[in-house]
Amino acid sequence: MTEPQPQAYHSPTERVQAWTEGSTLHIRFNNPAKHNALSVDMWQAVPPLLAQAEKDPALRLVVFSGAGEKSFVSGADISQFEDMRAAREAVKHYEVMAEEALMSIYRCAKPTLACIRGFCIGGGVNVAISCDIRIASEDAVFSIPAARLGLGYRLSALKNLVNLVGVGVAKDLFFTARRIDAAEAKSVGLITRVAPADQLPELLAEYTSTMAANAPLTVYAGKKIIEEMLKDDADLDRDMCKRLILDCFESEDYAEGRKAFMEKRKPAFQGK
Ligand SMILES: C/C=C/C(=O)SCCNC(=O)CCNC(=O)[C@H](O)C(C)(C)COP(=O)(O)OP(=O)(O)OC[C@H]1O[C@@H](n2cnc3c(N)ncnc32)[C@H](O)[C@@H]1OP(=O)(O)O
Repeated sequence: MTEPQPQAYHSPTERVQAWTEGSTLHIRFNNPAKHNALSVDMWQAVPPLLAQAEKDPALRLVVFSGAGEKSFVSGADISQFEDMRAAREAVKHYEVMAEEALMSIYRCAKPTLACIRGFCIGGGVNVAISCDIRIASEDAVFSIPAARLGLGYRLSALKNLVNLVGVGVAKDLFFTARRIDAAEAKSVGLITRVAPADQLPELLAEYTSTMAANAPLTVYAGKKIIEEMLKDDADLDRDMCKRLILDCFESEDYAEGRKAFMEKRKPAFQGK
């Protein structure tokens, strides 16, 4: 019997590649010169690709990865944040757009897996923790640098993080912004499997073949029930959370954090 050949999926931008291989859809962030930092067009490409995937009955798994060997995703593209401090509407628009992309992953009717090599930072962690499963190479590095940039981190992302690693570890990682390696990420539950870099494709193949074989309706039901279980408490003040995020975007410290990053120096924060 001949193996099915890879089929291209229509992606609205070259910075996100998409193709099927057997019953797996691969979505690859493709801006290796910037460690696959997510530009606006990349965030926007995700929901339509997943909408296409949901209509494809042959698909059993969606795999997210980063182009090249150095990074999965190094976060949102910081250079595109430049003008946002003055423009509350632009921030809101950006937040809505990124949230749409992340929720389209989290709520995707197909199971999703993040296959991580190298740096997985900030928005890269958001993408990974929106997926159902995370596997990584031994050389993967994880960090949530929001506190070093003066940025807010959205409610849904912190919730996913807490659900995976617990409150104590989430606060440690978030407050310190420290980097952790794949071994520590596995020990705290951020990822589930680790392989030497050259064996990551084999580990991934284990998942693609298992998911191709397992009962899709059972997997789907399990996914949706777990999603229901984790839904928000009705009393949660979402407006306050959104306001706090916007306040961070408008702060002097965020302007300083961003500037310091661009100037490749340490930021001097003042809590304002
Ligand atoms: C809501 C979500 C918010 C966020 O996600 S905020 C962003 C959070 N992410 C970060 O703060 C990570 C930023 N990047 C880094 O810390 C480093 O990069 C790496 C550790 C990933 C890699 O370091 P190294 O190997 O030394 O490479 P390099 O020279 O720093 O990067 C090559 C080029 O890529 C650009 N770049 C990397 N990440 C980003 C990014 N997230 N946004 C914009 N540009 C980025 C750099 O600036 C540089 O560019 P040039 O060659 O012109 O100097």
